[in-house]
Amino acid sequence: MSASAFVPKPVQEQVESGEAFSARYIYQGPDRETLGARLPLADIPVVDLEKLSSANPDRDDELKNLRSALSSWGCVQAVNHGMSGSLMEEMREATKSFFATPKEEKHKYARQEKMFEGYGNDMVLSQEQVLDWTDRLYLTVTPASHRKLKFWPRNPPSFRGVLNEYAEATEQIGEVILKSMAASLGLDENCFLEMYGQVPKMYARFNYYPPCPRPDLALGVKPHADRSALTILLQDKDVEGLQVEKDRQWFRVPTIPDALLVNVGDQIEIMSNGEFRSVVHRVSANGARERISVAVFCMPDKESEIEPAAGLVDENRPRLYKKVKNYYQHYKPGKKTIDDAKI
Ligand SMILES: O=C(O)CCC(=O)C(=O)O
Ligand SMILES: [Fe+2]
Repeated sequence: MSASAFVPKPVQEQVESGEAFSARYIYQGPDRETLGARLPLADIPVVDLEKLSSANPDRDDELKNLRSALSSWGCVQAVNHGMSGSLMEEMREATKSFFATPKEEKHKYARQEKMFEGYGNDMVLSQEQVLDWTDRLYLTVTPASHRKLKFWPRNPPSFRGVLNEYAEATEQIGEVILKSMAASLGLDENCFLEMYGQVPKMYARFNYYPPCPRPDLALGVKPHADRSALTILLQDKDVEGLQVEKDRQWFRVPTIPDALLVNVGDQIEIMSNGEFRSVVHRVSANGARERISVAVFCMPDKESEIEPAAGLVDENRPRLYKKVKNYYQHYKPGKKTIDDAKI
């Protein structure tokens, strides 16, 4: 049987047509006991990106703050990042409006089987796979020449223009963070950017989580670490859902309306020789309210070789990761991809 036979309707359509909750969404992982639990709030440090600019007198202190946040949590709440609050709000609104269009409209952008780009569910690879309570739109946003516009919504009419602006602002933020990460580790600030290569890419994933009848049994997204170098996440302004793991405990990530959450992905873990670890995270399902988020995955050129920076390897700090290439394709369901890259 082909995988398409296993692909269910988008969860939004299941909710709209009043379908019974399917056992295919019942999460079986070892952390399932914590699904309905009230979790502590993560005190993820806020990093002021303006203070990270080279001319700023507070730069050294803010670099220390960045390093300590990334070493402990694997993510930071970035503020003063240069993206206007109104653009952030427009991107949230355009995302909500797209998912609010009729299903016939959304299906115009449907993902083709085994392709990741377009509108649809989680990649369904087997009948046994436990499904995420989410629908998604996945798009390549940079370089502009790699965009597949047939998947870019025409409705709402503002969507394409807002995303274009959002992508430009996010690209600049990614560059500031990459330089600052390298500088915070005592490396040349261009060290990670140079490894990125000639044609770095950004993918945007628009996540939609409708209310779920069994938030005690299902997850919006199962625990995972992103295979990106960095992920820049725009959270829903009102509805929490993202949770991060630290020291084998789960925490709720607070929503700060003007902040962008920057996550360490596997490829920075490799480049930083494990100084920064990719953050394991999941999304809870919500019994009452819908939630959206926009994740932008920042990715090195697929031809670039990614490896621990030479400045972070010596006799006291052995090299912990192999050289990898086109790492994003290394997806293995149910496994932490980074384990394959460890020496
Ligand atoms: O919805 C969120 O807050 C996070 C989504 C996520 O982890 C992802 O798209 O990789
Ligand atoms: Fe993620």
